Amino acid sequence: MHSKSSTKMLDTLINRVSCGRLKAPAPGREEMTQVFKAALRAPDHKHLMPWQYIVFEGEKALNELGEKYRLASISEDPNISLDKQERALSLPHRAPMVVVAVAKARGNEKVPHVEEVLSTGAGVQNLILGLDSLGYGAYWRTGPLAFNEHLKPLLGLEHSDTIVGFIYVGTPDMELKAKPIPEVDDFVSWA
Ligand SMILES: Cc1cc2nc3c(=O)[nH]c(=O)nc-3n(C[C@H](O)[C@H](O)[C@H](O)COP(=O)(O)O)c2cc1C
Repeated sequence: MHSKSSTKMLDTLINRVSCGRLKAPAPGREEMTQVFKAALRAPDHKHLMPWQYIVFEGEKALNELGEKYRLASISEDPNISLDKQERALSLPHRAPMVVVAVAKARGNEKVPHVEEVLSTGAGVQNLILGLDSLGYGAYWRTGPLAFNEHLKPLLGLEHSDTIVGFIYVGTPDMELKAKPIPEVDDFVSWA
């Protein structure tokens, strides 16, 4: 049994594509509140709510994030070139908004951290799909900075936390084309 709205939702799920070119405007506070509500409904073992989302929006905040990237990169490699420092500063400016998605380590003895990471990943997907449904684009990135231990304290995080992604958010600045869907039978078997 299915309704029209559930079919529409399935279309959103199937046709979502990442958007690598993003421009202003970013979603407003009200819209972000709505999509964060979707993110906070991720499946969550033992109700640990292991999620933290840190939003950087606008020039000043994106500059601050770039400076954190630069400092973390220097700590990782004190001989880093000026070019690479410049690149670190510029990275966040690929979109008008960057959301750092973090899986907190709650230390529950029955829930391994990988499950907190999975839950946050599910939250990120809800966030991205929510943005898509409102007409915004997003791009989920990690790269070396997600695994740079020096960045975590600069973001107020613990070393036991995991940066699940830097989610670039904005208005699509390119035509978004649905991508080919893999053959279901190549990935699914029925016992
Ligand atoms: C955990 C995770 C990390 C990712 N990190 C990067 C990244 O650093 N750079 C990148 O180009 N794509 C990265 N991707 C892939 C893109 O977000 C995107 O899924 C991919 O380009 C395919 O595009 P599509 O989502 O439209 O199929 C990452 C995806 C995931 C799930």
